[in-house]
Amino acid sequence: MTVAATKGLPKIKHVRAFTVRGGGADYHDQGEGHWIDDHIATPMSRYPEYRQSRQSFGINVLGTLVVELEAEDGTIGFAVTTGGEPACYIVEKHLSRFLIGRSPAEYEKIWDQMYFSSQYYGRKGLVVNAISGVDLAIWDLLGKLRGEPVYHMLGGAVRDELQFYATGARPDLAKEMGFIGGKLPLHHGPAEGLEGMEKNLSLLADMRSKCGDDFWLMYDCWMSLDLDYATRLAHRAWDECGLKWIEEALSPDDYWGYAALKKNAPRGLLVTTGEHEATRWGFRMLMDMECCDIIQPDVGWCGGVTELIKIASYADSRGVMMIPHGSSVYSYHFVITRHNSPFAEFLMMHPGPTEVVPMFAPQLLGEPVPVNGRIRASALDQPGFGVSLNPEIALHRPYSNS
Ligand SMILES: C[C@H](O)[C@H](O)[C@@H](O)[C@@H](O)C(=O)O
Ligand SMILES: [Mg+2]
Repeated sequence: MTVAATKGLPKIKHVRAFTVRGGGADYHDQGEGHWIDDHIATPMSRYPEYRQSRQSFGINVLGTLVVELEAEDGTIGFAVTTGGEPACYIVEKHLSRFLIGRSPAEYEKIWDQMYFSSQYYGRKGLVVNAISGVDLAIWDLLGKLRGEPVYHMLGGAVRDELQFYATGARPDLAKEMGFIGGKLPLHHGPAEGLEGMEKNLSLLADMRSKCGDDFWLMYDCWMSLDLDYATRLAHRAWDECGLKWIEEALSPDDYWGYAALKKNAPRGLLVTTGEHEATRWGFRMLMDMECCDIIQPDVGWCGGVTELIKIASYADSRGVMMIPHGSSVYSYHFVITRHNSPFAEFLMMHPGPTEVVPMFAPQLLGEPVPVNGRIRASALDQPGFGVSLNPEIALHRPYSNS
């Protein structure tokens, strides 16, 4: 085929950014009585008024960002991530100038321009969430224009299926559903003293008795601990309950604390973190400072697919496992192509959680869910990320770039 026959892809003609409430990519935005908002330890737990509910301090204040890119031929690529109205402003008023009139095949140059043009006020958090949402929409559009699933464009599957551990309040049910492990949210932090520590350990012991000795059990500490508490919890949870890993125990900025925790953790217990870290530079810091055994970037928060390729390659070169934070199809298409990503996270979004429901429900139609804790690679064989926006959800477009 001559170059002429493969003339460039249709250019991006329209950029639209919407916000949506109620679950989906901002998966903490749930109704009353959901396990994900039930006295979970956070850095705000030191304030009793913010201890019972993470929504009380605003964990769901942003909502979902939907990025839609329409090409000249009418093809639409889209993606969802956490960002809401402020992220819509960044996409429409700043990032759109690097997209309109450009080919989606230029994702490297577009990413570079989005990141370095916003570096003076971005670098991590909301701005890189917005960049990630745009980047994921570019990859979705590219796949739809080329008629290829994203995982094909990333090098193809290195295994026939994905296997998952489940995050939620019921690892005992997760075991029955075929998951390879269960990650519990930690409920009590340092402010609740030894009484809280004993409650954390008795819950873990109860789950160990229900799940047996071989089922993976993990604790997700959501940045809530100090180094002393994390080290004591790590040793007791390993000695008494065979904890597999302690996740995000400290502030994402405390690289020094993580390095000390990993150094002092019991041999055999894994230290993990990364879901609130961003870019190749942030993850290089985690790995160069020996902060953790597994990095857990969220592809909707760390910079998107284009940046995760760089992060995952650096981790692979150092023999570090890269297990992305739960981000639905956006991580499935990536994980299936990486040797250093042997399993993935499935966030149980049912309120119990007593059943498997799509992670980003109700926003994505066609979102695959694990059956017996697994998803076949063939379930991803649709162009782009293989999902479409649920037409029933109310999209709000607060700004415009035209
Ligand atoms: C369960 C945890 O508290 C968070 O809500 C969760 O989203 C995240 O930390 C995870 O690793 O899934
Ligand atoms: Mg986590």
